[in-house]
Amino acid sequence: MTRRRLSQRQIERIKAIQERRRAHLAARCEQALAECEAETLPEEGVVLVQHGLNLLVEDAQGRLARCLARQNLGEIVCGDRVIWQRLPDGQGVVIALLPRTTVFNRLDAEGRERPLVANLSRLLILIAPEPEPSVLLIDQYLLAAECSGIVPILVANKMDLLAEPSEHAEFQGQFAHYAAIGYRIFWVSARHPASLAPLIQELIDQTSVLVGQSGVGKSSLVKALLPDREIQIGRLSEATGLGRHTTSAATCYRLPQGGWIIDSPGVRRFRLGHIDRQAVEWGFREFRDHAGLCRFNNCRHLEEPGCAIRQAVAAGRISPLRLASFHRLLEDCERQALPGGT
Ligand SMILES: Nc1nc2c(ncn2[C@@H]2O[C@H](COP(=O)(O)OP(=O)(O)OP(=O)(O)O)[C@@H](O)[C@H]2O)c(=O)[nH]1
Ligand SMILES: [Zn+2]
Repeated sequence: MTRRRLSQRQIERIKAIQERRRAHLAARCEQALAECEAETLPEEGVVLVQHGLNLLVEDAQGRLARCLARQNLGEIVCGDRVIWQRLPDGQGVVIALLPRTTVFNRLDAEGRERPLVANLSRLLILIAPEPEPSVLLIDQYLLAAECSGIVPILVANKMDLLAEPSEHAEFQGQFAHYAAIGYRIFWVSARHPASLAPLIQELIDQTSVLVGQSGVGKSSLVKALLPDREIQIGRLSEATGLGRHTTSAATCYRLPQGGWIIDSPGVRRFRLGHIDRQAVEWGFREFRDHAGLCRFNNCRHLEEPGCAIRQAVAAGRISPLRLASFHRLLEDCERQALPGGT
């Protein structure tokens, strides 16, 4: 994705406008709270939609309320658990942000990390026989999940395209090294709902997002997993007053079997942000047992003598494809760390 870079002056101007708007809304929140404090009790809720400073919060009974957030709570995003207080007009004010179990960040126009979605527990990495899977992209998503404490799951969609058992076996064989290091893989077809049953079981009570290359079937799978998505969108758009804009913001949808799917174009385009070298090494889970055994403690696992990772590759315990991805991702992260890197 190419990102249009804003000039420093444009960024300053946008920030000043945002700051004025935030201060104005915060003042309104405080005034509204002062007027209602005695009448309502604070309650817990989940942020289903975040659109700028407007939040749509669902309470424990499934009722929706448009909320603004008190100042100094930091950025509140889709998936956040919050404490909020209902105002007499039915709208609400978020007064506290509950601790996040996980957070996915995005890079803003200035290259700084900002939260994108919170409290995810599953990252569904979609692949398909078509378009041809990118092992590097899969490894990048796995790394992002490992570094964020989110359980990654590979979902191979469009399996109906492989008519012959031999084609199935060949395709599945390409991903055997992921299963060997403990990653779960589901073989599904968004066109055949019965094939989704084991995946649906896995998603119960979890908060999941779907990511993957263009054309792997993310939209199709979201629709198949959420048969009432249109109804949910209608309900949320009505509550936010934002019409269909709701779907461009990160949105939390309820799975019929329990649990949530968070989806939006921004979430689907999610890519790994800034991470350091140690995180890259730690994020390749099968390297963990070996990396400390290299002769040099700053070993890059390239040409160095006494490299335990390369020995493990030679012995068939680590996939050479994974080592190749490791080197590419390490290069990327070192380039980002340079002044002027993006
Ligand atoms: N045969 C088959 N085709 C599928 C399946 N799932 C999706 N497709 C088709 O694959 C194409 C891409 O599907 P989308 O759901 O739009 O894929 P996407 O990942 O959302 O694509 P982007 O919006 O570009 O990111 C469409 O023509 C779908 O009909 C499947 O399980 N089997
Ligand atoms: Zn080494």
